[in-house]
Amino acid sequence: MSQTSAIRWGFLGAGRMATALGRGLVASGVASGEALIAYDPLASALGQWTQATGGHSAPSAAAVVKACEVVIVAVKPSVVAAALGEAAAAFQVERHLLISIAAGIPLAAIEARLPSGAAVVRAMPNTPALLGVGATGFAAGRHVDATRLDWAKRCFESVGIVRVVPEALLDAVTGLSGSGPAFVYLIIEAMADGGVRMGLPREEAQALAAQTVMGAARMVLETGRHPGQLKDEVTSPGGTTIAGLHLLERAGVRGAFIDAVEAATLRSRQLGSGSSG
Ligand SMILES: NC(=O)C1=CN([C@@H]2O[C@H](COP(=O)(O)OP(=O)(O)OC[C@H]3O[C@@H](n4cnc5c(N)ncnc54)[C@H](O)[C@@H]3O)[C@@H](O)[C@H]2O)C=CC1
Ligand SMILES: O=C(O)[C@@H]1CCC=N1
Repeated sequence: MSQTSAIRWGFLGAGRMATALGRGLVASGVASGEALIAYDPLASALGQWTQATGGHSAPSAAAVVKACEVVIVAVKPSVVAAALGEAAAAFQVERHLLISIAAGIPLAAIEARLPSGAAVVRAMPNTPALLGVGATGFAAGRHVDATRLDWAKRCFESVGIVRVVPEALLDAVTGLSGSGPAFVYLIIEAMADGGVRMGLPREEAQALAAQTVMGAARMVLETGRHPGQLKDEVTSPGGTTIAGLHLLERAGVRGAFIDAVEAATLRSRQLGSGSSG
């Protein structure tokens, strides 16, 4: 029996990310549906979550905290303070680990709303976690011991790859892999549009575009070779690829992606400083 098999996992908020993580925990065998519990004031969200994960629903945030060891805060950043306010009184420093996945909210701000000495992890997963191919960066607070660090690792390893980073880099993780799926969907949609423009049926164009992005990503991950080297191997002298690359470089696409990750990172920092504007 693994060390985490007796752990119960609670969710404050039962939306998209709570569903992705709950399903990952069950699919990977880290937890059974029996060991999951969630609270969400939106009955429809809670109903969908229990159906997707096999977990239980709770009548309040405090009931979730009382029923589990790991409390995952999966509400929008603007709701974190309220959710913690409802949960804090039931939180026991010796027993619990709290994991927040809210974009931008610093460890110190979460710790300040819990009893002194609370073990807190701040994490940034992404939506491909729903398929077990997520990418998560997380930072551990001052009071996280080795056992609870292991709980956090197992949670996110159940839905993809994990990197432990200093908290100062979590906004950059948010800008890159947290928001990144949306950037890549835009590429897939645009490449498919290009195929349609050149006469391919929409369905074929989208399938070819999406498989191309997945294949290229796997080439980077599985060969360990530099993307520039892999790019060069596609690019014949005087051929088709260099004609397209030339246009992309002239359009500033490389700079646009750097700017996009920077803008998303800065927005994450802004969320953490309490500014919504
Ligand atoms: N969607 C994404 O790609 C990612 C989102 N995140 C973070 O995850 C968090 C959740 O995002 P999503 O799952 O996309 O949002 P969502 O909107 O799908 O789910 C949030 C849920 O919280 C519920 N809620 C509102 N007030 C509550 C309260 N007081 N107590 C308990 N539940 C409450 C809502 O009814 C809703 O069902 C956000 O903080 C976001 O920054 C992190 C990584 C990726
Ligand atoms: O757009 C957002 O704020 C959230 C955080 C990372 C992905 N989605």
